[in-house]
Amino acid sequence: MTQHLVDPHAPRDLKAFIAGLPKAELHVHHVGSASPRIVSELAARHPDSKVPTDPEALADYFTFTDFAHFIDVYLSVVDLIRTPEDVRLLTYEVARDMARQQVRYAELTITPFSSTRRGIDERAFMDAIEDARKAAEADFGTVLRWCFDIPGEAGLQAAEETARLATDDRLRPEGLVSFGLGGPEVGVERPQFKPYFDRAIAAGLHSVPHAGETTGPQTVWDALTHLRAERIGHGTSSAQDPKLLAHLAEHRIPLEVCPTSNIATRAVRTLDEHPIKEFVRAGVVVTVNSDDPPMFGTDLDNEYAVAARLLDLDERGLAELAKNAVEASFLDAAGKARITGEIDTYTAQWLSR
Ligand SMILES: O=C(O)c1cccc(C(=O)CC[C@H]2O[C@@H](n3cnc4c(=O)[nH]cnc43)[C@H](O)[C@@H]2O)c1
Ligand SMILES: [Zn+2]
Repeated sequence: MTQHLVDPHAPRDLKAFIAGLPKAELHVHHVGSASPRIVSELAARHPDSKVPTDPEALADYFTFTDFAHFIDVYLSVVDLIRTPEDVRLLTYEVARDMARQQVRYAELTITPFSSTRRGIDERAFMDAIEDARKAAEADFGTVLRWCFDIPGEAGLQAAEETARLATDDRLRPEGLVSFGLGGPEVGVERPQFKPYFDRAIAAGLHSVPHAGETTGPQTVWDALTHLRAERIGHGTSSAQDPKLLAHLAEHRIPLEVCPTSNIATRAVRTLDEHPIKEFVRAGVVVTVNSDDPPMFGTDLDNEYAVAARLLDLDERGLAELAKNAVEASFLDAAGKARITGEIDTYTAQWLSR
């Protein structure tokens, strides 16, 4: 069965507005951003892979029965990235795809453990992402920053390795701004990762774990209490706990909401049941993100269109949503002011047409 997740309801004019709107993306995975074009190029380099290259077959391959199935497929794409040149190609080409959607700034979640354990030299890995980051900024104008995440299910050895790669001054890449925790949540308790987050925070990194994507609100509380989360990846189940919503709103802890992802992994049944509206109603800062866009048959523009429908937003509302992401980002003040200014100018020009 082929996935058709692109929102067919968005009015054409609003779609055009979104397409030109300068945007920031705060929750998007490195390997999960490999488009069919990039997957084909990598698969041609490594023809023994089981990942299909034909776009139709790839759409079927990217149809998931549940979250565990999604992770299995995700790891098969990870297996396509075997050399520093693969890492560079993926990173640079992902930035090209972002620039096409007017993404001015993105915090890309990278799992260095998955690459180093597959034999990529750690120094060469860091050089590859940094080289791609600089080239992408020069060639496309898209500013990239990194979040290094622990693949939680891989255990504390993965946590130790990720913390080491993120905090060792000889290795730590210039673009690294934050530290995360990804993968399945069931049976992967957040508190056990406290020492690794403590080290990352002491080294100046921001804390942005996934929480409440596939488990209940207690996981979000744990991420706040033990991992000192400054933003929450997904946080979907927060809607089940009014005290948690009030806490997130009062402390201005933004949620990185990824609506289509939640449907694709079956964390939420339908878009109309997505709790994004409850978050906004409770005063929580909401940002909209694409997570693993080609795998979920979406892109950031489509996530904005979905949000516009679910939250009943017009152009001004969409501009506010885009500014939420800029404000919640770890960009410096001058960078934030630049993109916010661009959003305001673009919106004013659009509305005075
Ligand atoms: O790389 C390994 O060898 C390995 C061994 C055991 C477990 C894992 C993982 O669980 C990797 C998970 C992988 O998934 C990424 N990801 C992408 N999208 C999401 C999401 O929506 N929620 C949680 N994780 C996600 C994550 O960044 C990890 O890289 C790996
Ligand atoms: Zn994610």
